[in-house]
Amino acid sequence: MAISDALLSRLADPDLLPAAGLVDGRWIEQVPGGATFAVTNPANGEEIATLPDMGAAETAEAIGAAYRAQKAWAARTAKERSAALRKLHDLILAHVDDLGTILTMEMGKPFGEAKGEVRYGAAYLEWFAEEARRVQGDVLPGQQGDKRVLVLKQPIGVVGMITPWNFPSAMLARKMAPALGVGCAVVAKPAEQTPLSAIALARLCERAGLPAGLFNLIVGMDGPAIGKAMCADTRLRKLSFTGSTEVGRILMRQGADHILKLSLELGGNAPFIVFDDADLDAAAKGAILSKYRNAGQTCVCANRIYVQDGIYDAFADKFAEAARTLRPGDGFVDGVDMGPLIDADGLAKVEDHVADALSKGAELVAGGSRSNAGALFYEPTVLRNVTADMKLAREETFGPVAPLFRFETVEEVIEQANATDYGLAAYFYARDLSCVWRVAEALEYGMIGVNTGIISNEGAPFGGVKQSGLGREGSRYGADDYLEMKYVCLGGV
Ligand SMILES: NC(=O)c1ccc[n+]([C@@H]2O[C@H](COP(=O)([O-])OP(=O)(O)OC[C@H]3O[C@@H](n4cnc5c(N)ncnc54)[C@H](O)[C@@H]3O)[C@@H](O)[C@H]2O)c1
Ligand SMILES: O=C[C@H](O)CS(=O)(=O)O
Repeated sequence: MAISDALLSRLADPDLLPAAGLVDGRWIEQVPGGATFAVTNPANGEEIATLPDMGAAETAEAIGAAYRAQKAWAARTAKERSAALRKLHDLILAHVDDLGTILTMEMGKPFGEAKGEVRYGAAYLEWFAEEARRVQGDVLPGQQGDKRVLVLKQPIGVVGMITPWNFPSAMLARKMAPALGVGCAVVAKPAEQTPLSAIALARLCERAGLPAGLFNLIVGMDGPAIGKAMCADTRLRKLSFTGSTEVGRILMRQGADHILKLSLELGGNAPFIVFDDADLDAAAKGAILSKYRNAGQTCVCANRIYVQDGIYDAFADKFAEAARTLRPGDGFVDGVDMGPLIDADGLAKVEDHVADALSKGAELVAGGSRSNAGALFYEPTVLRNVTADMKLAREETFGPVAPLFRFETVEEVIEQANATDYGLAAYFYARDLSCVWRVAEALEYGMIGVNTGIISNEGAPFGGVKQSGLGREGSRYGADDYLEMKYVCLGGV
């Protein structure tokens, strides 16, 4: 197994990146039969790593290791667990350049954005290093004179984690922080396209002194087989998944036999609404940030932009002018604003959505074709005069395409914005206080950005409603997903 010289030569600390998974404190560089899989740089198609193709057998072994390690970890004081998370946080920040380099090489996002993702993930370690020390139970009055009611909060046990390729560092950090903080053990499986960021985090867990078996990492191509092994193993008490709604549905079905507890962070289809009284410059800037961050490959990015009639043309001109200035290219090149799409399937979906919209009457205002920056690059694209019958109104485009819908009344746009099975994030720009309250209350989403296009932070409860998921990550609410509540009835008092 190997990491390419092209990648290792860019690292100040090559030891950060073994070509291996981690089970019970042992780095697994080879699996029986020798199966391997390749990791490629989406910016240029170059192979940057060859890794062992771990599967169901290694997953079962990792669950066993986690099961053995978890009880002792839960018996540590919250202060001790907090100190370990703080150490991991500090190590991540000390290696932010190498972790950002690894992320850009395996996922393609611009280096500055990659370092921002690493810091964002570290912020969850810091938050739950503090939160871990504030997990408390309760003592309630008994309903009979000789009874006392005690409520205990205890860690749920072994937690499986399956994460996506679009934020390969932060999505894992956002899960492992509360889980480890409250006393759980972890078996993590990153996306096959982007396993290297997770390997580096596993290495830093080792350096932070986490006990062997507490954090285990399964790298492999066969997500379905690994997921089935997790769902079938009753030693695993919780599965935390971030990815598509389609896979989240599969995992729910697979976990049903054991009533497996789930946290699901799934797909989105965010409406971004601009009302007549909005600050036009701020709205255009917020929409650009929300739409084109990570080349539009973000679960909370604006997928549908609704602009009220009175300012539609002015907004469309301002937004398109800003979109045209964005530069697709290799994430290590200064001045590049957008990386590539992750793979050919992602590019094909973007092209399909644009072609479908144009065939149904949409007007191209900017972009609309592949970029000459490379095989998987697509220009920042703006479409106007789009309608609800187009695919990009119903499906998550997951690419740098901004469809501008026109609307007249508040009631009309709320109905259109809610006309989706998704319910993750929504945004709107308005200044009238009554409008802000009524629209925020009427939108059926787990997260609402008002006069801002960026809402994600460690102190807020991140998550969706409808088919965008279950549970929350971050904030003081995020610890609950990894805790069980136990009621103790004390009699004979
Ligand atoms: N809500 C959020 O916080 C959030 C964050 C990032 C991405 N997403 C969503 O994820 C999707 C894009 O990411 P993706 O393409 O990696 O999603 P995906 O669902 O294809 O894959 C996500 C993970 O699941 C694994 N997987 C695939 N099939 C599986 C199966 N049958 N059983 C178990 N695991 C399986 C993959 O290997 C990967 O690790 C988009 O829909 C996006 O909106 C949501
Ligand atoms: O893709 C969805 C992630 O949750 C991105 S972020 O949390 O908004 O940065």
